[in-house]
Amino acid sequence: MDASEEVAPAVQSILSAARERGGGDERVAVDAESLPAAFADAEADGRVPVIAEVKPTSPTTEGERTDDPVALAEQMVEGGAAALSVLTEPEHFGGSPENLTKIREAVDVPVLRKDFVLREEQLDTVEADVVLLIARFVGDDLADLLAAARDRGFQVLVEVHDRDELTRALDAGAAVVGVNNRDLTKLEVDLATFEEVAPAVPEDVTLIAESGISTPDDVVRMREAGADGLLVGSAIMDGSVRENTESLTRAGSQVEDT
Ligand SMILES: O=C(O)c1ccccc1NCC(=O)[C@H](O)[C@H](O)COP(=O)(O)O
Repeated sequence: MDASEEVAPAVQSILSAARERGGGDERVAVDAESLPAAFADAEADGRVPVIAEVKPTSPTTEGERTDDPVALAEQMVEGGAAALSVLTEPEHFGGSPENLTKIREAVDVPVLRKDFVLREEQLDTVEADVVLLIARFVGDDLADLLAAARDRGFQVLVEVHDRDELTRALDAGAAVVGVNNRDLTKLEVDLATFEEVAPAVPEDVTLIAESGISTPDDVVRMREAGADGLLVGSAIMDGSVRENTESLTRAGSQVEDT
């Protein structure tokens, strides 16, 4: 699928860079930590299942966070994150596969590789517990890439933005679906996106709300709309990572406690 003409210039640039990137020299074989089990553990512990994202920068972020990514990841886990997402995209997000490897060695929660994978060999860049496939960008290759990722042992988060993409994800066999509240045509965020798509997601699919979740109220809103888990980057990376994570993983508990 050539989506380059339909998306924001920053995303066109991200896709051009992704097309140029190669893959690993050898096929990876992953022994993955279960994401649904990590969500269940968080719930049992009274925490909202949050995937906290190590996101040094992005096209919509001012500046770059240059702290040690492993230290940031450990603070996220201390703050109650059920899982982590680690940017491996270098040109626009300041990430790297090396960051992911070091973080995965240091923590005991599942780690999602956040990147713009377009071709099978790019799955072999680095081991992770979960890999992201963006329905819009992989187009008709979604089912083949999903199978190729599972053959390597990855769990797969299939990202969608509307009900048509959700249908394609489900037809391809997605078991974990993320609804991205960020519209990649304009880079605008609207939490109503999740509320529109979520009712069409079957019960047995693990459903994740992605992007634009900033406050405990946003967490409660996404949970009420059906999110099993939340993927949060910017709001956690801005300031004290441990405190920010804690305030989101504890969202709603004050209401329940009273
Ligand atoms: O975050 C961006 O600026 C961005 C720009 C262009 C394409 C993708 C982008 N983000 C990818 C993501 O999926 C987010 O990092 C993730 O959902 C967390 O979002 P947020 O909590 O809003 O940082």
